[in-house]
Amino acid sequence: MNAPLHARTRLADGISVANATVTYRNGHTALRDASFQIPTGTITALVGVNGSGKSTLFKAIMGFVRVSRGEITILGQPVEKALKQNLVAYVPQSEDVDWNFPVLVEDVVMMGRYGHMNFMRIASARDHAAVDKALERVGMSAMRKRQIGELSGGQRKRVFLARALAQDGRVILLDEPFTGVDVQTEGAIIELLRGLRDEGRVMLVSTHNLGSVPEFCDRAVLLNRTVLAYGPTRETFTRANLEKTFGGVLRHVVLDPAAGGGGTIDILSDDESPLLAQAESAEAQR
Ligand SMILES: Nc1ncnc2c1ncn2[C@@H]1O[C@H](COP(=O)(O)OP(=O)(O)OP(=O)(O)O)[C@@H](O)[C@H]1O
Repeated sequence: MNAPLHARTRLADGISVANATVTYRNGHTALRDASFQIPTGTITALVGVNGSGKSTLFKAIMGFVRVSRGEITILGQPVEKALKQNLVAYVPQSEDVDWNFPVLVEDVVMMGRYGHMNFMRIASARDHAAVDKALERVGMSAMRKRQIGELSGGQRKRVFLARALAQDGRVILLDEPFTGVDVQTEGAIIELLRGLRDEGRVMLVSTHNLGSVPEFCDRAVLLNRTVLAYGPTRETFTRANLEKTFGGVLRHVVLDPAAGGGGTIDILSDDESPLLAQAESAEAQR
């Protein structure tokens, strides 16, 4: 029988990436010498411009692409071993899913159990129970018999989150989970991630919603073909680091203090949810 989750993860590291380099077959090096560590029981944001290597990093952690140099370990184990043990669950970007594929919500969630089944893929009572629980946790039980193509953007995200929950992954990678979802769904997803953090899991979340990062991410990894900064969000998510990461792509708006009457508010924006930098500058002045 498996040990409780917290007992199994407590001693091992979360995700450790050491000098990882990924070069695609066409010779393009998407990641060079990338290094960072994430402990268990944390939510880490992965931010960077389009093409900075976020998806490549996810693929490397999932073993879909090999690192040509360096090393990645998951809960203290090499990627291949971690994958065999179903330690890593992945919530894909919506664009990476064929929504016309005729499959029911509950069948997508059951896919999370495949790694726990034998080669015949016959679901046990335990598999069914895990699917029921996962659907309930994301509030999608009532829609379990619906085709995935019939769902809204937010509902689709919930279904893939449920798949990750059914898998019971200790490490959960989320590729832009807030794109195309309303504020209420974003809040529900954040609440769910907080619950998973409290269970001792590790979450790495790629996002362009800079504004929500300080709200729910303990840590951040700033990427631009290598790791430019990583660590606690408070120390990492500074204007200087963000400007280095996003360069000209980052829009920097300073609201007129006279108009609001409440002092300067800086808005750093990578287009979606902007980061209000007022608190940071006030703190820096102390
Ligand atoms: N299979 C591939 N073969 C060759 N080059 C690739 C491949 N996949 C990605 N790349 C290139 O590697 C770089 C990083 O791509 P990646 O998809 O990791 O970026 P990203 O940060 O996830 O971008 P986005 O925010 O747009 O999702 C890009 O220049 C991309 O064109």
